Amino acid sequence: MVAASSAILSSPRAGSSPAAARVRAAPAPSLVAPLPRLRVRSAVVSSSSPAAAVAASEPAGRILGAGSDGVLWPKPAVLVAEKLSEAGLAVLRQFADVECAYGMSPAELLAKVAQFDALIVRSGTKVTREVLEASRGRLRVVGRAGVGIDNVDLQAATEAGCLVVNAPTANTVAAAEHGIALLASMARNVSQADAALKAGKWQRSKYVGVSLVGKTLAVMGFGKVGSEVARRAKGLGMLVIAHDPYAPADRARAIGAELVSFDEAIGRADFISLHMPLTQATSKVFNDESFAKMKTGVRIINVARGGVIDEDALVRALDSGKVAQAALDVFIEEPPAKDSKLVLHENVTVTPHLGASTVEAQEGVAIEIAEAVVGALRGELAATAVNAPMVPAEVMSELAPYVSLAEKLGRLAVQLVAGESGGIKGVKVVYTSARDPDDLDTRLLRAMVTKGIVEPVSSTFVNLVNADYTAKQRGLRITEERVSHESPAAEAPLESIQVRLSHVQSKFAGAISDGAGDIVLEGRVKYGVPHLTVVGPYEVDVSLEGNLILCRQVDQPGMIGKVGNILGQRNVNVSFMSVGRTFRGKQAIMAIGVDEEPDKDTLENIGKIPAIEEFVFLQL
Ligand SMILES: NC(=O)c1ccc[n+]([C@@H]2O[C@H](COP(=O)([O-])OP(=O)(O)OC[C@H]3O[C@@H](n4cnc5c(N)ncnc54)[C@H](O)[C@@H]3O)[C@@H](O)[C@H]2O)c1
Ligand SMILES: O=C(O)[C@H](O)COP(=O)(O)O
Repeated sequence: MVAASSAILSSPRAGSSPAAARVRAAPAPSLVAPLPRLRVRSAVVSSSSPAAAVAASEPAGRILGAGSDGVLWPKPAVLVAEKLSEAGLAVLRQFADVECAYGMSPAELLAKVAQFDALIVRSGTKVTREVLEASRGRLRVVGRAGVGIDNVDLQAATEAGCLVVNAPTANTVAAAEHGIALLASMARNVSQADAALKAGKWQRSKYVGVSLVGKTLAVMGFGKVGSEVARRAKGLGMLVIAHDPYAPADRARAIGAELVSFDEAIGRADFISLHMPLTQATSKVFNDESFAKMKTGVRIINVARGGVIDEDALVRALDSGKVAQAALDVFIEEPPAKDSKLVLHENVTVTPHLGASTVEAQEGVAIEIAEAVVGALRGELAATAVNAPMVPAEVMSELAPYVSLAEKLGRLAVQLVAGESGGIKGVKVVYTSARDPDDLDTRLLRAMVTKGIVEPVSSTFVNLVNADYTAKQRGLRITEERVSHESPAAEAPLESIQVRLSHVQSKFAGAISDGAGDIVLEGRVKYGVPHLTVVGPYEVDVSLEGNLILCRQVDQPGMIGKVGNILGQRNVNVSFMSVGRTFRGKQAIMAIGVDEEPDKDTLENIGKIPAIEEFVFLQL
């Protein structure tokens, strides 16, 4: 890096002092695409506000909301496709236009979805790739009011940049209680005896049950529901063993359950209760082979997902007596066929996917999902994001100005590439920081560099959800490097961010670093505002707001005045100007921040100044 004189010729303007700049710090980064600012007539802002004045000039349309800054945004539209409790709907209605369309057919959903920013479902609606494609990019959040997301095509959502959030905790106890209810009623033939008595049959000897106390229960999947089932089963005097390849042993120990292998669990158990998610690995994991390894007369409870059992194999095992009884809340196909052998089997107790269906759980789930969806639509961090890395809220707010810097550096860098941006293959992002490497999560920054590089040259919108996927799709290899900064006391998470596009031709030769032939831009955050501080081998200092003109010239007196004059004559306001040079009298570059976009003539006139060797206009 060449030391450079860096004169900041900033006319003092409102908000450009350090203190004011702090106040204007970059807004919190959006996890999903920001709501487009819209100008419409009906506005929920004071009629004397500038926003209302703007709104009044537009045709009647969608009701707007207003942020605390008075800026208008279109009120988002949320489609609720399955029954959601009133408490959750009330949370949604405070922020969005809400349409409840329960019981839609797949075709009706396809026809409707493009009118909505968010879709809320339970387990009964399949959010397929087709649904995401039919939304034509408008759907930014899918909220699953419950735990299981096997009815949402996560890959398709990720590719579409659509965030998927769920409500993973509010129905845990309800599901566990339902598991225990099924366990007890199956063991004592409650539903069969009930049906018989209602049919006028008093059959006391036929419905002799089995006791639970002292029996071994295998809990398959020791997560939230599984561990609550284990806790309750211990209270019933059962011996609890569990299988879960990912569960921490201390959690099992604390509850008094022994973690064992799959084969040991199913081989030792008198009762087997299923609590794992439906994944490729768990699909039909209970099949002829695994039933064969179980004790004869074993009893099975499933409140997880129907697909973890091969249902035909279960019917065979029930018919042979290998499995004495099964109690099922979930099925491969829901609702199951009316003539399903499994459902009609006399040793099977069934409920129609009622695990989460208590008043309390449904209220909790509705509020949990409504808050997650509203937060995501606001661009806030979704703690229950399923297809995006979770960045804690405090990290998010600390990184906010660096996120903006990362995006702007990417945006500037891609505009410096000559010809097609398709030529960009390698992008290196170098973070200089005094922080411990474990203390700096750069996924968000990397995502925003990708956004900056991809969005100006494509119609793809990029966010934290789809950034890595988009980069991969475009053959963009993004590598990251951490450089330690010797200032352990520094409070800022980062000293600087450098974006380096390797081996590309630039339309502005001054942006090419000396050695490797890379376009190099570097920036830092000053008083909460992103600044460009390095262009190729030159040090500059220009606040990244508005637009930017870069000029390379022979270092000589009067250049700033000449360019400033041309811009001033055309009413283009210069916000910042900074000069960096290699050696006195040799080459220098001017980085000029401008509020307006200069017209073609103005730019041509700058180019005609004899000492100017090249210039480029860049939009931020
Ligand atoms: N019937 C209902 O209404 C109802 C209600 C709530 C939850 N559920 C279902 O119950 C299941 C569990 O929910 P949860 O909230 O406890 O989820 P969870 O993520 O807290 O727990 C799932 C556990 O399964 C484990 N697991 C993953 N793969 C496994 C494998 N191959 N073998 C054994 N264990 C494995 C995980 O490590 C995890 O600990 C989910 O399928 C959920 O959809 C159903
Ligand atoms: O995964 C879940 O949360 C349960 O299966 C509940 O599903 P539901 O919301 O359709 O009742």
